[in-house]
Amino acid sequence: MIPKDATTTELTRDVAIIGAGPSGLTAAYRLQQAGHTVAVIEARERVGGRTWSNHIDGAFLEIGGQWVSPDQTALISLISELGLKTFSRYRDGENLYRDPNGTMHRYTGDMFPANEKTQQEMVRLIEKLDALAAEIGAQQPWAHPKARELDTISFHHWLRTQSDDEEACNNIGLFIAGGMLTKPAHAFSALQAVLMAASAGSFSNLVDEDFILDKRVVGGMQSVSLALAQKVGAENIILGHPARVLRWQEPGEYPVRVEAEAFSEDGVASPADNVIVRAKYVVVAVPPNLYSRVHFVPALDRRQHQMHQHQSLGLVIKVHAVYPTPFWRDKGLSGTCFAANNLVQEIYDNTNYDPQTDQEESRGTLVGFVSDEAADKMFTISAEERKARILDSMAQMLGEETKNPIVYYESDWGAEEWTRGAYAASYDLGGLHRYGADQLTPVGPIYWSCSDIASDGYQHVDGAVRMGEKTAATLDAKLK
Ligand SMILES: Cc1cc2nc3c(=O)[nH]c(=O)nc-3n(C[C@H](O)[C@H](O)[C@H](O)COP(=O)(O)OP(=O)(O)OC[C@H]3O[C@@H](n4cnc5c(N)ncnc54)[C@H](O)[C@@H]3O)c2cc1C
Repeated sequence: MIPKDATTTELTRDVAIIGAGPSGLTAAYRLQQAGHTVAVIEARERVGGRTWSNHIDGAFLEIGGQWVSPDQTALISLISELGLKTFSRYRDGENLYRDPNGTMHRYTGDMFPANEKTQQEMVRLIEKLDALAAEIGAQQPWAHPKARELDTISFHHWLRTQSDDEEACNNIGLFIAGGMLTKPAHAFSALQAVLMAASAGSFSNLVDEDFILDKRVVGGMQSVSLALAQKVGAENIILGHPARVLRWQEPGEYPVRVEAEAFSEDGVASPADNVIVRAKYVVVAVPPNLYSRVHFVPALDRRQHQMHQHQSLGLVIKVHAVYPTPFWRDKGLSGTCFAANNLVQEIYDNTNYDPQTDQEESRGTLVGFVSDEAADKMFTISAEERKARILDSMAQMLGEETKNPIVYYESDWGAEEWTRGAYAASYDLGGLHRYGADQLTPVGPIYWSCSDIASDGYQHVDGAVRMGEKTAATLDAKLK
């Protein structure tokens, strides 16, 4: 127990919310709109969680989540409600595909220019996955009659039961493995892949980068959380205070007592500034891999303890490289590159829209991704060597100029104590059908809310918003 001394602040609210990411802040805002009082407790000294924009060496970078797709209607409505604007990703010109032999191909449209047989196989696999996503859906994939069968085979092996074309399997695998769950395709099940596809509307939507990476928020995705925080009010948001203890069976009208420690991100504890929030309900709006960082009193039950150990975040390095101009456009290239066998498997033009001048920045920005096992290897070498290897890999696709950015930065969410990976959590092999039905079950006054347990918008900011709204609606009904 965190000792209560003379200066510890004690707040009493209808709902305590742990985590000031998009999910926790959406829940807080909707609850307030419904007339309830809230306090949001956040470990970091900023809001936004896995969405975070910052200026690095003079360049504006979206270090975390950024893209919005047309199916993400909860997020799109919220953006407009908050008075924020979006802009389209640059997509003129030809894309590049590097085949397994290292040969570069220019192409347009959403089908990689592989040989005819591989293309046919890819189309067949996409149709198969679209059909499964439509049949199983994102709401209760664990309840489908095929759930166990699909959840006990890895996506890697499932693809190879469907096709003997290795290039087609690797290309299709990329969209879910490196591209979304950021785990090797042997580490998660075919059912988890189907959930990923269904949550985005279809597998075809994931394959179509013009759909899934459609728009960005002017000023960065973190603006959504910053705007929500402004609505909720600074007096109701406690930054730099990890929730350490959650008591949920206290006597009286307020069964919840959250004890939050004043503990800065650089490791300085200020015990005199500890905060205690007493509440009727609590929303735990942090990814499931962090639930066990909180000491629950009394302890959660066996099922919860087991379930949380089967959900883990993937790992990806989001690489930002800024150049004096978007030089690739002069070559008629969009900046979009795919190479399933490369260190950097995906690259996109990530040039910013400047809200001050209301036009695109003159500097060009590329963003690339190094996923799962390749990311593991990169973190065993020095920062200089890693940068050289990553830029080499990008230059293999976009040319020598790529090797000389004026700003270079790697988003490393695996090293962030209050996230521990990217982009979001997924179950290990067999976990989704075994535990999925219980992932949203409240425990007494404790409710769970984050993108990692969303159905529509799963793994995305949209899912975080949907979960925040759903949890707020449930608690509003209970509080009335
Ligand atoms: C590199 C990267 C790229 C991404 N790209 C996209 C994209 O392009 N589009 C998209 O839609 N999504 C993207 N995502 C995913 C998206 O950012 C997340 O799905 C979303 O931010 C999840 O929101 P959340 O509120 O559920 O959780 P989070 O954003 O993780 O917020 C949880 C909050 O809880 C806090 N917290 C944790 N433990 C405690 C504790 N004990 N006490 C108090 N506070 C605590 C954390 O500090 C954090 O602020 C990306 C993510 C990353 C990392």
